[in-house]
Amino acid sequence: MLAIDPNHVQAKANKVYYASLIKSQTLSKDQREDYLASSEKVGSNGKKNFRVRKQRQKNYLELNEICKALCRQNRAKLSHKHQAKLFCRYRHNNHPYLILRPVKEEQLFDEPTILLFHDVVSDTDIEKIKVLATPQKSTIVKMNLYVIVAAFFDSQCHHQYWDAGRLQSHTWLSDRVSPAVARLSRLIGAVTNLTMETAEDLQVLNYGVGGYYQPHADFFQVLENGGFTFKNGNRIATWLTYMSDVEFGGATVFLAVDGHIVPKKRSAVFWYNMFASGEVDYRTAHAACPVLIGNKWIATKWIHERGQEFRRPCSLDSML
Ligand SMILES: O=C(O)CCC(=O)C(=O)O
Ligand SMILES: [Fe+2]
Repeated sequence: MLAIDPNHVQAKANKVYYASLIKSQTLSKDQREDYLASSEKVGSNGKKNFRVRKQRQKNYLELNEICKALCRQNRAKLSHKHQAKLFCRYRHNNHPYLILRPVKEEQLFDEPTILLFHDVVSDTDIEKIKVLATPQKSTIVKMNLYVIVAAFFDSQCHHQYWDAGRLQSHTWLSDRVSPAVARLSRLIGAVTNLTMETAEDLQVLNYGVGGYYQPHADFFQVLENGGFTFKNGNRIATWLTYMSDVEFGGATVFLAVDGHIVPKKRSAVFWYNMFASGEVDYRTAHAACPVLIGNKWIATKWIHERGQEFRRPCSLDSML
């Protein structure tokens, strides 16, 4: 790409990233530890005093190994002691939309908190959303993802994927296309207490047999020397709705917490990608395991920072 367009912002960022990957892979084990420690990322606001403790970005080979092992197991491994700290509850947030029909919330993990909400969307709406997503020209992707992501968004920002591969088809749906899509957005707003005004359109993904999504984090990273100009700030949180069960395979795995979430139709996973300090949270690294039998449908809403100032106040505690 740089040969064609030497000033391409995304391609320049990719080059820096790949050079660092190559460098870290040609070092001896000790050298690599030192190198990775010294290249620890600065906070998303670019200030060194926001450096987060103990956040070492694992390299792509390490992540891939963890991912494969997690995909082979069929459930999350949590000690009884750890499990005892996690609770289920009904959530209504005193929101008129939820008071008469609170949502069932199950805490799957802490540090980072990952929540599973049950029965958040009706079968009728799921079918409507699938129909809307099907006839559109969808893209089958198995290539450098951030080039594609950059085309969708703002090419100034650096969406750093540790490995940039995925295989599925996807479509974007705005609230205006159907009440079913708008209903889901409204529910997400009510349950998370976050504004949907600055969120992205709903992304509908369909994985066939063999469809997967390699380890990545959903947030965008700041270019060391470039501006971060994503209009509505970074992806503060992710809401992932399962629109199908999967006969075998297709789990969502969280690499830092040994998380293995089996897709369950009508339920949704939610987590924050960023700390309240504005620092990105590498512990949210996740992947979609290959679908082995069946078909997997998800609908994702990426929620952005702008507009959340009074809903999720920021904090100087970098780990909050
Ligand atoms: O399909 C999944 O379980 C995960 C999808 C995902 O990580 C994404 O769309 O960013
Ligand atoms: Fe993701």
